[in-house]
Amino acid sequence: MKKYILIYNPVSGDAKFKLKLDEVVEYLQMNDGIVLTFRTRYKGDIRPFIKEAKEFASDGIIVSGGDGTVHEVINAMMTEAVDVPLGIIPSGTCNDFAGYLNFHKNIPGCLSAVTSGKWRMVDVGKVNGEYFLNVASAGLLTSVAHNVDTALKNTLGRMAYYFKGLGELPNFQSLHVSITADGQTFSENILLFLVMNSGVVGSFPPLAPEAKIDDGKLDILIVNKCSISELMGLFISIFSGRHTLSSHIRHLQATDIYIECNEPIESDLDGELGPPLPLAISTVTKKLRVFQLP
Ligand SMILES: Nc1ncnc2c1ncn2[C@@H]1O[C@H](COP(=O)(O)OP(=O)(O)OP(=O)(O)O)[C@@H](O)[C@H]1O
Repeated sequence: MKKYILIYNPVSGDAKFKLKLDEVVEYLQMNDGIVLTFRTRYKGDIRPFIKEAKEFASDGIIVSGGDGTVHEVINAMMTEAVDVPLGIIPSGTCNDFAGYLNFHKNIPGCLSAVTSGKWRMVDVGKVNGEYFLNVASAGLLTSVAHNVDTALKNTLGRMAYYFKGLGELPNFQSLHVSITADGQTFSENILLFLVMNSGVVGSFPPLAPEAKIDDGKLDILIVNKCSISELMGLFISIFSGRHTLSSHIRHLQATDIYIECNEPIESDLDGELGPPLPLAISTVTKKLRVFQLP
């Protein structure tokens, strides 16, 4: 019999995953598994649980939530040196990392990856001592995910992010940043930057189509200062995949990145509030095991 841990966030996305717990337990039992369940209650309660649960000696940790909950789980696993494969049942608002791996809101589909026992190694990003799985960012629109009210997210879903983002546009001032990527330094006036592992952010089509989660590199996308109408044009070009050709975009790949800004700004890691700049970012190559769809 295999032993699994299930960590679920009861308020992620439309807050309906909790109604499907019986389906999860039944699926695992039917496939020779038993599960220890943890319901998150507040930010920061996953790490103490993962520490306590070490003696359960699980064969895998399954997380149900959005990118923020997955973020907290992988940070707890890294910090507590828990090296078991991770399964994901997306139940958040965007679920960017899960979507990249083709995990959708289909419980038997996601659990079939877990019970197949097959996993792959993926890279993890590290920033100022904290880890991220999908994206580290700062600037325009990047604080939207961690500033939107939970009740609004539960009812409006992604639209809550988009409405909040639109409200930021008129008053946003550009940022003067200095970025060093694998030894190459440049200073620019920017609207935002994204340092991505999977290249999928905000439920948009891939922002860095060539990004891979196991290539040892992070993809940096910088949006330089431009007008609101030019920015709107950029958003539209994302849907045809032509945004990287724009003169307002700089795209590069690197393994070690240092980003500083002449004013105090906060970062966002996987949709959660991250450390303030400066950021020292690096790739931890093939650090995490993730259950793979058969
Ligand atoms: N019981 C709880 N009540 C309120 N907030 C919680 C609870 N458990 C966890 N949280 C908070 O939920 C946030 C994570 O939400 P999560 O990212 O999983 O969902 P989401 O924001 O809907 O999805 P996504 O990040 O994919 O857009 C974290 O900030 C965490 O602290």
